[in-house]
Amino acid sequence: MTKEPDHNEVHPHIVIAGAGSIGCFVGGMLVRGAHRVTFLMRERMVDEISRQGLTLTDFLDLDEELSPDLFAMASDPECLASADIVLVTVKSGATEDMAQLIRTHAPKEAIVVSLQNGVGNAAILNAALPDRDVRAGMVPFNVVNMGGGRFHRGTSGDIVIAKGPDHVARSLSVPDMPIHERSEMTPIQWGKLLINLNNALNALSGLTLREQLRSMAWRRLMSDQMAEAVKVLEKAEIKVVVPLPVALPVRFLPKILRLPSVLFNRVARAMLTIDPRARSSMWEDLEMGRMTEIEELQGLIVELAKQKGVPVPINAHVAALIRVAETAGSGAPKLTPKQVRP
Ligand SMILES: NC(=O)C1=CN([C@@H]2O[C@H](COP(=O)(O)OP(=O)(O)OC[C@H]3O[C@@H](n4cnc5c(N)ncnc54)[C@H](OP(=O)(O)O)[C@@H]3O)[C@@H](O)[C@H]2O)C=CC1
Ligand SMILES: CC(C)(CO)C(=O)C(=O)O
Repeated sequence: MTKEPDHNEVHPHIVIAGAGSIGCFVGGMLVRGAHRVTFLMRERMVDEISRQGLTLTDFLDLDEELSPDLFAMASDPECLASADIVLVTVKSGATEDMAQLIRTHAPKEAIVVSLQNGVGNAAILNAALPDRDVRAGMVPFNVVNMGGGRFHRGTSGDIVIAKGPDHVARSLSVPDMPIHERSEMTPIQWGKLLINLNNALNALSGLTLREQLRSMAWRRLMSDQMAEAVKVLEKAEIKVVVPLPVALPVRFLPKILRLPSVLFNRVARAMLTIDPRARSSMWEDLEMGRMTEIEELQGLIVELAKQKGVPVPINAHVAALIRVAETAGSGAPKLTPKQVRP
């Protein structure tokens, strides 16, 4: 099924390749900024948004309902044929398939930007799309699918994408969603991976991010898990840049998590906003009975740790618990920090 917009635009045609939480929010913000957007999405999403519209809310006062007349939706990848820019927003496990769809349907000149977590997606896209302009990107904020076509951004931060020949970031920047370019994306992606190690803890806890961060016991576990990973990355001589507005050496992150609550709250507030609805994308995966990105996060750290001979018991145990929860298919298991710690 295809739902076409009823207006002509001079803007580049942006296709959101695999619109779920991030794709619907980012694409919706681009529509709000008068961009020409097509959402390549599952039929169920086309139906939901055709009936209920697309509503974007955030931790400030954004509450905007976008009529489906303002954008196009398609479940047929043929919609990629007229793309100028493709924003890839599928989960990591679906990147290879999406790369093949882009290869088959999108023009060779289309710029392809990965807005995914993990450090390997741009490389997967690059391998399938040689000689094309493929760029890594990093979305720092959290988006939760609230149902009924509503997508909520619950944390702050600006998107960053790799620098390239065209001013993609500038042309995609819209009010309330600036996008920046950086020449070195890999260290930023590793920094985001360190932060994303909490996705699994948050999913296992069943708590909101705010509730989880307010608990000293969860923060200690987050800190210990992150410290293991920092050791591995140091041993592997991998450069890491912490994707926060304050320039912070990576070793400080586990220390900050261990601060007493009053101090931690003060430091955290200076770095980012987290509202009461924010939860990790891995929590959403467990709740919806989907496969998670655990192999691209803790799984990768455990692999690297094996190669470097660094023990990472917490990362390994957390990965195992997520695999159990995936197989059980009954949502977030709501474990305590004591139950998660090996
Ligand atoms: N959610 C968040 O807060 C954040 C997420 N990220 C990252 O962004 C990426 C996307 O995450 P998120 O938006 O949460 O994921 P979602 O699962 O919500 O969205 C991806 C969507 O793409 C759909 N899809 C997959 N393959 C196709 C296809 N061939 N054609 C059409 N639709 C397809 C999926 O459907 P189906 O499930 O049926 O396969 C799903 O609806 C991940 O790498 C994540 O880690 C980064 C920052 C924050
Ligand atoms: C923004 C953040 C870190 C929220 O946990 C995320 O990347 C995710 O949910 O995947």
